[in-house]
Amino acid sequence: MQRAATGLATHCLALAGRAHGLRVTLLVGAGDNGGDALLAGALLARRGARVTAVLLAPDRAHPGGLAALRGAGGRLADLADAGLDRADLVLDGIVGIGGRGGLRPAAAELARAAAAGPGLLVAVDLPSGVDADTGAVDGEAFAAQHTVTFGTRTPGLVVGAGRRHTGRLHLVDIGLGPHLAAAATRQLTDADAADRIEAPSAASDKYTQGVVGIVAGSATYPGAGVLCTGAALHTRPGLVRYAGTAADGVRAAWPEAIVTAGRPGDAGRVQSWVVGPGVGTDDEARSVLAEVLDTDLPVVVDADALTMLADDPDLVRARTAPTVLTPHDREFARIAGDVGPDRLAAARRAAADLGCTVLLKGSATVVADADGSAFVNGTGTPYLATAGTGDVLAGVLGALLASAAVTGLPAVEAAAVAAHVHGRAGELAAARGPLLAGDLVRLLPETLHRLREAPGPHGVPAARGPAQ
Ligand SMILES: NC(=O)C1=CN([C@@H]2O[C@H](COP(=O)(O)OP(=O)(O)OC[C@H]3O[C@@H](n4cnc5c(N)ncnc54)[C@H](OP(=O)(O)O)[C@@H]3O)[C@@H](O)[C@H]2O)[C@@H](O)CC1
Ligand SMILES: Nc1ncnc2c1ncn2[C@@H]1O[C@H](COP(=O)(O)OP(=O)(O)O)[C@@H](O)[C@H]1O
Ligand SMILES: [K+]
Repeated sequence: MQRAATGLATHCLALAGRAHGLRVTLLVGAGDNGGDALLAGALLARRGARVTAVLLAPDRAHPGGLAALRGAGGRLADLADAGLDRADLVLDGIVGIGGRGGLRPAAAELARAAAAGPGLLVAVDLPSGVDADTGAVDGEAFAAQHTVTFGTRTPGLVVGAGRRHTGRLHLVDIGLGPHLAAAATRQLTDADAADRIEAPSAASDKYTQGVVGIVAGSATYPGAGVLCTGAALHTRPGLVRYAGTAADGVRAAWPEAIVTAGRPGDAGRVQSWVVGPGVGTDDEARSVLAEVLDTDLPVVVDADALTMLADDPDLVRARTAPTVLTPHDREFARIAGDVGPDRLAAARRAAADLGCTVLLKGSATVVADADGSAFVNGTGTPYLATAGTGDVLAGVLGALLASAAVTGLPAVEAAAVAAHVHGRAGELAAARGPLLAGDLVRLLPETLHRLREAPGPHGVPAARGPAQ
């Protein structure tokens, strides 16, 4: 705890810019989260801050933390005299990962008063009121501008409403080890993603890295075909085939692709299919979807294909090859009912029901497999909320699934890697302002290069160029 408190105090000092004369209010619950706040408050008081602690459960406040604060000259105050209207800094130690259910009334009132006051709002470990496992907020929660968290990123900090209450996230290493990696829900690092993207070797040819087939776009929406095919090409499997009614546009944009205006069966052999972006939902589109799902190959089902699937979900239940569904919230609602506040549970539920991998898109994308294993994506930018970026994601994922058919990477991991890469491409594209979906396509090779250069667990790049 001392390590956590020291890290917390150090971050507070950096955020506030000074300690001397700083007016700090600690909101303290009865658990260790309150203890962390008290210990950090004591450290700030020793540096000259004027620290006031408000105890929600005075009889049960962390004894060591209380003694430390008193010893450092901090004072206690009633709820009514919390000083939130004049604090420079508010530390939320009401409740951390031990919280259950919505904030209780007294705690909710403090959270509200803190938000109305002038102080910088810093949550200890997790904004109080946010469910650590799911990010769901039942009622009110502390609206942190910064969250200093210990050891690892709990899913609740990066997904659902929790993400909006977390503000900027600061990680303090307290030597817990990667406990997310051991839990059922994981988050990939750059090195994890790079490890899962096979580079071509001296023995490779264009067929041995996985060939992806794209069924996307139409006369009405040719752009979806162009973006999806471009994304697959730039993720660099050996070969990309295209079959569909946007053939002319795709051919003109990407001479590297092998294009047919016919049906999927006319395209030639592939190791994975992407079906859906911009294909429409007419009878022809339905029959093409059925043809693709009838293969024994991995399939990404996106966009219009999801809408059509809603009418006949047994089409995917019957499959034995990997199927990855990539809905946003409205598409999800069509196939599996409302997402609700617990996005991970919703994705897991749909995955188990349909026997698929579900990649639920959003500001924090989650990926769940039928067996309950899940990933929370940690990359991306709100600038990705622009038309066509989903088509790009589908193309990246199709390419990764085609190579997964060769390398044996599980579909759920391919989906998590695709979301990670897509988010990093978005961050790169948005570095200089708003992005267009086409920017992502162009920046995919640079994104992949950067991932491969990212430090791995031992400080060396995760992957060093093509294997020899
Ligand atoms: N784990 C580790 O390795 C490390 C953990 N560390 C720290 O410990 C924290 C976890 O501590 P914890 O387990 O003591 O639980 P915690 O979050 O303080 O909650 C318990 C208190 O909350 C209350 N409460 C519950 N629900 C509530 C609600 N809805 N609304 C209002 N109150 C509610 C509950 O009340 P009760 O139900 O008992 O009346 C009880 O008072 C963790 O987040 C991190 O800061 C670090 O120091 C480093 C290593
Ligand atoms: N606010 C946001 N922050 C981060 N990423 C977002 C946000 N909104 C959308 N995205 C991402 O942008 C993409 C949008 O996909 P989608 O809705 O299918 O768009 P389209 O159908 O126009 O291609 C998804 O990858 C999604 O996760
Ligand atoms: K907290």
